Amino acid sequence: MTQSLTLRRPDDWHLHLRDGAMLKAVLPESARHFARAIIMPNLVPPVVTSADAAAYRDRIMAALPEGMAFRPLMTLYLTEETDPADVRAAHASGLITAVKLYPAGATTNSASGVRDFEKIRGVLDCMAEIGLPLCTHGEVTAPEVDIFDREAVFIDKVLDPIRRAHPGLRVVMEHITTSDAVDYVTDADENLGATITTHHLVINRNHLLVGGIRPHYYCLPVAKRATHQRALVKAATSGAARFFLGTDSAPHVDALKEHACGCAGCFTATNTMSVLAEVFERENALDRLEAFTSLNGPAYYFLAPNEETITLTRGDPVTYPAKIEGGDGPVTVFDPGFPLHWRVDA
Ligand SMILES: NC(=O)N[C@@H](CC(=O)O)C(=O)O
Ligand SMILES: [Zn+2]
Ligand SMILES: [Zn+2]
Repeated sequence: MTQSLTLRRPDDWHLHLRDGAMLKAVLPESARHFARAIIMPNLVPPVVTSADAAAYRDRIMAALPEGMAFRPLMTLYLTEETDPADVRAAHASGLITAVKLYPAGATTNSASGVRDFEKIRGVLDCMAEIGLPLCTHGEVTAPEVDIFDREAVFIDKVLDPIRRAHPGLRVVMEHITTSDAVDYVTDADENLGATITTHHLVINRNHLLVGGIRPHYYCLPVAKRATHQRALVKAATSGAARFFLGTDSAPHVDALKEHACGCAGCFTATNTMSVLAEVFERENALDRLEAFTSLNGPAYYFLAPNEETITLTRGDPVTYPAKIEGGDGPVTVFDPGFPLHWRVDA
């Protein structure tokens, strides 16, 4: 059995770093293992303009501890008022790597997102022309659509029409949770990619709801039934080029998770690489872990993979803190529910 595994340094293609004290607390958890990350713009207020993105990038770099290397790949939060000229300039200067689409009301801090998709056609035309990817939170918000169906309906009713109306538009379906999404990406051309989170490979809706509600497993899109989880594990461990890691590590303080109306998000930055190694080992796919964490993402974004490497070593169960201090209170680290044997060497 393999006891040691060396990979190109991984990147995280979907990450929430927040701001202020929380940013300071969670940034080292990602920078310890990841070289780069696509930084989600759903702050309060959101990162809407290129000026917002430049200022946020500077705050991230200022929060990075001495001696740690990390490159934030910035995104703009798409609104109905987004100016195509600002997007074009932010892309041309290298400031942004993607634009993020939140349907209004779909998830945490999405109130400024898009209600009328007609209003973003000009920006999408511009993005198709310049090859700038659109990252999507792929859920419809219509109240009559069941929460477990919101991703599949989004594909049919929103995403597929957008892709047909804007041929050549590069789209990343973020944090996919269904076999419908796996199939849609698999059947599409190379302009469509998808990120898969660590936690959606590990939990299904039973983990969330059986034997008591587990608020730390509540995220959006919500975990689906086990057959969908299997499809995600199959896609991630297949090595297929258009599936790559986006942890969606999304810290909320415990007081807001363990609440009558708890926030959505799983905080996985701390132990993601150990959890993924365990998942890939169980699938006899350790030889494809590097593709998922370190090669497929850069290839989709037309970036070179990292030159540096990390090494994981198999041994006695790994210990990691159950919580980290988030500044305004503790943040619970994702508990995969099984022992982890792969340690990332310092
Ligand atoms: N995934 C989540 O459940 N939460 C994310 C928002 C998002 O990525 O949809 C957050 O910002 O907390
Ligand atoms: Zn989302
Ligand atoms: Zn997210």
